[in-house]
Amino acid sequence: MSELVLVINAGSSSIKFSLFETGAADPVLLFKGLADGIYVDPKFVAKDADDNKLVSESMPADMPKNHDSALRHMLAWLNSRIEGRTIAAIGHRVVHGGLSFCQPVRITEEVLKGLDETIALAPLHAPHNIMPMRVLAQLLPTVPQVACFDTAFHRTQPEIEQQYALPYEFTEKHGIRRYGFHGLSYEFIASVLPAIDAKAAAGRTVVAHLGNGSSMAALLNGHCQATTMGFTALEGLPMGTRCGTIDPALILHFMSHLKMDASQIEELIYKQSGLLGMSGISSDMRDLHASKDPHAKFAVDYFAHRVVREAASLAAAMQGFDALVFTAGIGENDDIARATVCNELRWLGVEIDEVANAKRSGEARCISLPGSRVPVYIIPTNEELMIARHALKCVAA
Ligand SMILES: Nc1ncnc2c1ncn2[C@@H]1O[C@H](COP(=O)(O)OP(=O)(O)O)[C@@H](O)[C@H]1O
Ligand SMILES: CC(=O)OP(=O)(O)O
Ligand SMILES: [Mg+2]
Repeated sequence: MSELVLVINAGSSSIKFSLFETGAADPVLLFKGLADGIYVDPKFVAKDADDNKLVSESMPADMPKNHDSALRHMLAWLNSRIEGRTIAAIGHRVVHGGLSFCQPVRITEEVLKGLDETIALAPLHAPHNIMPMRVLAQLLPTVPQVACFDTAFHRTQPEIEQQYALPYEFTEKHGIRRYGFHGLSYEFIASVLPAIDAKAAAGRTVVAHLGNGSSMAALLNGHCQATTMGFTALEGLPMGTRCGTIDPALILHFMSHLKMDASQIEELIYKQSGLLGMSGISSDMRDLHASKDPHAKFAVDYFAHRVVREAASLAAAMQGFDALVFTAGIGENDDIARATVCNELRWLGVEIDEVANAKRSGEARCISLPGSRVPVYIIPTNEELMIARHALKCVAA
């Protein structure tokens, strides 16, 4: 009987799970699902591999609205589907590996302690990433767990991209570096790109991972050459609720003139800014497109404009680009944002096909005109499959 790999991707606003079957060359998906709206209106959805909905329900109203409850609800459902098969490994997406974790690692008590130390580096993500490991260690104590890091893929960046212009001892002694994030997503895109566009895969590709958290990366022959996120997952693009890059002296101004303390500033820049803060309406692109409020349109245009600025900057880091890839929630689904970005990148040789762009499909596809100097692709990311591959490899080793 085949074995199973469970993947947990606990993000800032949702917990996604995927259950894979082992045996074939690559793990094969059986079920996937998510708990989202965790703090607002928690819902649980589970689907089979063909995207047929098996469950779609609001979680019980008397359940606390938090990640812990969402996870237990998910496990109870999975338990009813496992049918006596063994889970060979559980793989977790972990946002920040700091300096200590540069590749996937088997989770032990010692590793958990090391991970606790990364909470300061990723306060919005790390606690949600670590919590399921402890819950699962209690519920399924014999199943090996593996942590896979969003930062690991970016370690190949040249040193000139990894440092800040601070005194060297900050880099050397205190680990103050541009770590970069969404590495599992970029690693997955790099793994499928050769079959989609071999020239771009062997050349220079700008990948825009635009979701609730958004970043972009420059891939040179499949390796990260530069990326927009830095020491934390706050740098770079504005996001659902994060401000992205701001003048660092603003933080001093908030402290000395607006008398804000560290926790108020953290709340402001991680949770009240970005699309939500600028629009005053929502962190979700779908709500902004549905709104007639001019602040909603401004927030969408601002987001797209920053994507354009970063695309040109990443292209400069590689002396040009041979392809542009959109991925993640906004990148895969938001034709309006994609069209705005592509139209602002015309001068760099990007010519979007409006019809192909507007078509809804879950498949990887080209959305540029045949004559576009820079081909543009939508490639659905699959961080979960990347984690399942790593988890199996790590357990086998
Ligand atoms: N159909 C859609 N149209 C436009 N935007 C969408 C659509 N579906 C999802 N999104 C956007 O994608 C975001 C979620 O992206 P995702 O990559 O799933 O986020 P997370 O960072 O939580 O993994 C939503 O907040 C929303 O802005
Ligand atoms: C790193 C990051 O921003 O993650 P997410 O997209 O899950 O918010
Ligand atoms: Mg994400």
